[in-house]
This record gives sequence, structure tokens and C-alpha cells, in this order.
Amino acid sequence: MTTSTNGKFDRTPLIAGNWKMNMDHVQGITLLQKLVWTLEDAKHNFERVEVAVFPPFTDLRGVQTLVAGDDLPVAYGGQDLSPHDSGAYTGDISGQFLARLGCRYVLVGHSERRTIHGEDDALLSTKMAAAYRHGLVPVLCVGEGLEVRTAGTHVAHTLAQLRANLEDVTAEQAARLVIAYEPVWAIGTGEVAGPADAQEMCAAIRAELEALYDAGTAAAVRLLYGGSVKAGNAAAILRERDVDGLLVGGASLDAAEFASIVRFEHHLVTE
Ligand SMILES: O=C(CO)COP(=O)(O)O
Repeated sequence: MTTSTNGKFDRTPLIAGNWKMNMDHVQGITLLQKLVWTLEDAKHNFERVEVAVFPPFTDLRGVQTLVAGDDLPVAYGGQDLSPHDSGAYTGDISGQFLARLGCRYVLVGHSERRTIHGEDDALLSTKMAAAYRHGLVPVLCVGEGLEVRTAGTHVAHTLAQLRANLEDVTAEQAARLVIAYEPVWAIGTGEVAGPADAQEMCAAIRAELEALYDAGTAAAVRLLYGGSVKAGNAAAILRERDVDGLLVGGASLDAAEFASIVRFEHHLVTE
């Protein structure tokens, strides 16, 4: 039997879809329309569970037009941003431009940026600063690779990444932060970190935030899990106390599947 909990969340859950380099601007609009229709049909309460999408840059203007025109209750953001505001940086996208397009969020330090594009912690600190400079909420992605997980040093590794990326972030800024724990070995592989693994890391991240800032700040930050999330495993992960949402890759490209993840409460089994 599947039922909803009457659970109160400490923080508003955020279910975010990272489309990566999928969906051109025409496909992107169709996907977003389908997603919203599906959720509205199901009477989804967007205030109870927030929904966000991260389309490719070329889709953002269309997404903005659709969201603003139809007053859709969906947030969106860029998948990356430049540390600079404007100038001779061919191919880069400024946080200023993202803000002008109505983006609420921006991904910073996704593992694919770190590994494929060699983005290091020093660069990511400047991207964090750029996001805050333009009023964007960074979704800072951290997580370990397979060798680190196998060696058992994943918590220390991930917290070291976190400390480096938050070096210049003030407590006031941190209170608006979203952090996504995405173990690299679980991204796009079908391997999912179990709910207990997600909780272990999210609890460690929250404790680290308390040490770096204070308890109030640590309690305000939303912590997401990402890595092979599907409709079938989302609810179990979200039952964990310190997991406040999900960053979904592949499964966010299917409107019905993603909508089902957003409606995770309806898959929670009461005990
Ligand atoms: O990288 C991810 C989200 O940012 C996870 O991707 P998958 O859900 O496809 O594993």
C-alpha cells in the first residue's frame, strides 16, 4: 500500500531536474509543458514540494517566456556560470545574464564540470562568488569518485571539497545555499547510493555547516542527493532526515517519471 505521510518537513523539499546537454529549445518547452500539466492534473502542491529544472543555456529564454507567460510555479536555473560578469570570455555565460533570464538557481561544480572540464576548487570559489553577486542561489555539487568510496574516505573527501568551495561564503549567503551530494560512481550508472549512504553524507555535511557557520545556518541549508534517482527509489531516499531533495539527471527527461519523483510523498509507505 502506498500512502502519503502527514510529515512536516524541516525544509521545503526541492526536486530538481538537471537536463545536462539534452533537449534543444523546442524539445525543452514541450518537456516543461508536459511536466507542469502532469503535476497540475495531479493537483501537486508546488509550495509544499518545490520543482526546478536546469535546461541547457539555449533553452533558457524559451523557458523564461513559458514560465512567465503562463505563470508556472516552476523555478529554473543555469547548469554553470562564468566567474566573470562580462568581457572577452568566449563561450562563457555570465551570472548577470542568468539573473536577467529569471533564473533562481545555478549549478556550481557539477562533477561533469569538475572532471570533464577540470574545474578546481579555486575556480569554483570564484563561481560561488559570482552566483551570489547576481542574486542566484548556487546549487553546489560535491561528491566522491569510486576509488575514494572504495577506500572508505568519502566523508572526509566530500567535506574537504565543501570547505574549499565555501571558503569565501558568509553565513548570510550560506543560509540560502543548496548543496547536492552526488557520488560520481552513482551518476548515470544505475548504481544508487542507498538511503543510508545519502543520509550519512548529508548528516556529515550538515554537521560541517554547523561547525563552519552556526546551527541556524546549518538547519536552513537544503541538502539534495543525486545519482541514478528514479521514481522507484526517490521516496526511500527522501525519507532520510537530512535529505531535503533530489537532483535528478536522466529521469528528469521523462515528464511522467520526473512528475512521479516530485510526488514522492505518494509513494511513501506508512509503517
Ligand atoms: O548528475 C546527476 C544530476 O546532476 C545525476 O544524473 P543521473 O540521475 O542521470 O544519474
